[in-house]
Amino acid sequence: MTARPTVGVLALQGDVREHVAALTAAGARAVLVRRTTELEDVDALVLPGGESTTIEKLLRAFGMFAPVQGAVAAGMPALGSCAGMILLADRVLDATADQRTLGGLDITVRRNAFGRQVDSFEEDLHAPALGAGPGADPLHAVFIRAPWVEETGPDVEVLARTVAGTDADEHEAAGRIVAVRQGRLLATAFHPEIGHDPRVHAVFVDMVRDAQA
Ligand SMILES: NC(=O)CC[C@H](N)C(=O)O
Repeated sequence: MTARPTVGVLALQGDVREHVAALTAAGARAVLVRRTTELEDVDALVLPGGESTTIEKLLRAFGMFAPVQGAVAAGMPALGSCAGMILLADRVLDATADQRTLGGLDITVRRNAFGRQVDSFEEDLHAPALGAGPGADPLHAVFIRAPWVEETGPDVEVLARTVAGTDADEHEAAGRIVAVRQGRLLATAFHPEIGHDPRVHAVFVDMVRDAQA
């Protein structure tokens, strides 16, 4: 029997409902996390897409910044998509003046990086570690004012890169790192919660199960 872990979705701002649906499809019990005490009831946490500076401000306003940072540092598995990837990154380029992150992932992300070319685009990605290897359908990835990863530390696995880039500037946007894993942290620059494809969430739920084993 496979365990059905309880995964919290940080529900301060962003596309919370989509993550709840994807987690449920991937075999987890999804619950909303809106206050610090609710962190105690979850095996893992999803940081949704939205606006990283807004989520950071709300985390501080509700006294959740240090507790969430502490939970991640203590080994709670976490999945961040888009704004969530920014929140998990140790370093951010093109950040707002006072922007801070929770950190945990030894990566440097550039905010709104593709936005210099075009705000949003979709692309089919090949990513064996995310269930989209040879013989499987590619992962249809939706990018919305997405960051890209500019640098990765030695313990970071690169799981996916952009292929063709965008029309406006194919070259700049091609070959960019858009999915990474380090230990119990998984992050994507795109939105795996959009599009009814639960493969990325399934990989995450497996990471949560491994963390419990
Ligand atoms: N779709 C998204 O999550 C966009 C992220 C946003 N550009 C940020 O900086 O937080």
